[in-house]
Amino acid sequence: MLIGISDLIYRYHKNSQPILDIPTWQVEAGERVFLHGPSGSGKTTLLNLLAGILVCNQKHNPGTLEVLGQPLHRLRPGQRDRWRAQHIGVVFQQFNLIPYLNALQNIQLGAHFGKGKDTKSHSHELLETLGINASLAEKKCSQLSIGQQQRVAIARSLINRPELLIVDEPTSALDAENRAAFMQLLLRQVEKHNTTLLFVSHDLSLSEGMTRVEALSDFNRAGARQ
Ligand SMILES: Nc1ncnc2c1ncn2[C@@H]1O[C@H](COP(=O)(O)OP(=O)(O)OP(=O)(O)O)[C@@H](O)[C@H]1O
Repeated sequence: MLIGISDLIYRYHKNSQPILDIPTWQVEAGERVFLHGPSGSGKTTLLNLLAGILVCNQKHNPGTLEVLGQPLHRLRPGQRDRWRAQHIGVVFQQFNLIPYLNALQNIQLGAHFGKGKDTKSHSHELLETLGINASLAEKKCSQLSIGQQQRVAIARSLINRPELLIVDEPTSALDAENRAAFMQLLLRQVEKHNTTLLFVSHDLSLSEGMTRVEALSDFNRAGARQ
């Protein structure tokens, strides 16, 4: 099992209503899961917990959340950041690229925190596969188009060959044609490396090619109360 959740309750403040109340949820290795739900239903919160960006304080937010068998709350913050860099790739809604660094430098920065294996040739290869040629790779990211920045963000998320790739709706700024091209590139990469994918969006038209399509409210009891 790649992701295992049981009896997870998450609230941002100790006296507030839970955003997530998940009795059980699992993802097996190799699945490509498309998770949808309305704005504000807790999708990003769940992704941040799975990436160890948010953690469950066991006193107020009990339950178990394991990725690759590792309960993330048991790691100290620095250990968690290293663990994430080695096992999980994340593409954020806003990409989070460093604007004054070029594509290659952004990717190398991601590689620095990871497993550190033959990253230079792998960076070039990934960028090439994702349609970023050598001259584009040397431009500052702030000078790239949104579609190009998105491809750099995918390359960065894959540089450490993560077992799990988490993608948080990064297509909203794109037109339909570019959205479809982005999805094709993404799926080709995860299939090639047999990466488990968790893709979150409200746009169900992006779910083609996924192995499981699920609404957060199907397994989140807090969603039923909202
Ligand atoms: N840091 C925070 N502190 C307190 N409440 C928060 C925080 N971040 C999010 N929330 C609240 O948690 C709920 C779920 O937010 P979340 O961002 O997880 O939803 P979402 O489904 O990803 O929405 P969207 O599709 O609009 O991105 C919302 O009601 C939001 O206001």
